[in-house]
Amino acid sequence: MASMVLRDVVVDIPVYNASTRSLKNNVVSAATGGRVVLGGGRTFVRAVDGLSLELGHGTRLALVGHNGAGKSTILKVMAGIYHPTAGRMRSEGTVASMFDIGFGMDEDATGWDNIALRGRLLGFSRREIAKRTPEIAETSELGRFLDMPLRTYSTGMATRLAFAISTAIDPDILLVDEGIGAGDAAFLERAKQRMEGFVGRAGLLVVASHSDDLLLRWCTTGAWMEHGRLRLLGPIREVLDAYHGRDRREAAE
Ligand SMILES: Nc1ncnc2c1ncn2[C@@H]1O[C@H](COP(=O)(O)OP(=O)(O)OP(=O)(O)O)[C@@H](O)[C@H]1O
Repeated sequence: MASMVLRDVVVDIPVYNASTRSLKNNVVSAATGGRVVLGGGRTFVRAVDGLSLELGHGTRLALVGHNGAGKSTILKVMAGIYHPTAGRMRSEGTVASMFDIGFGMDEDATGWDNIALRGRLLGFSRREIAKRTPEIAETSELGRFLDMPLRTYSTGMATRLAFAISTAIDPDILLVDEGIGAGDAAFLERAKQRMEGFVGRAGLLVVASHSDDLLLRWCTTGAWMEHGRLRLLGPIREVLDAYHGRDRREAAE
């Protein structure tokens, strides 16, 4: 069973070469981004500010909010890539993230070798990799290019391979950041179908996106983030309405 608990999570990201003078002028006025904090001769962005969430099996959560609201940072905490500066994150179940799909791939290795390499990183046994390799190869549609080193692939080709490998597992917890950019139109259509199945099988899903269509299709609950803080948690439709209602009010002011 998948579950995830965040308690008072704070993520501060230090900034080493910011102009302190201009930052001081921007601290209060910025409409986007996390809160810029100046203190003790240090400058940092408080990307997540005291977030608590309890997500049980079956949760399909959408993270919504303005640019820099903290959505991607939260996903990185959930994936274990970032450690909270304060607070705690605990999760149960295997986690797969769809925002670092090219991570762990080797430019000098062939497509086949990269399937094995990335498969190992995703936690597959050698036997599982061997079982899934034909399906991964077929999804990638790379044909003879799988015999060639990754450095000879175009960006879209490398993304196809990474996508085919990443969606070959069935994780308990799936974390998705929007815009996986899988390449040309025909592949995108097939990628969409494969992604739907992948999303449907996950026990717990968290998606960060600016696309209402996507969020309404995949998610049931919404979390509206603002300057790193949770502003509203509730049914997805209500959260999107409240979020856009605020946008409209701000535009009218
Ligand atoms: N590597 C970094 N160095 C400094 N600040 C960072 C870094 N990564 C994120 N931030 C800051 O953390 C805050 C939250 O960023 P994050 O990427 O989580 O926002 P987001 O909600 O995903 O935004 P978007 O919708 O634009 O993708 C922003 O103010 C951003 O400037």
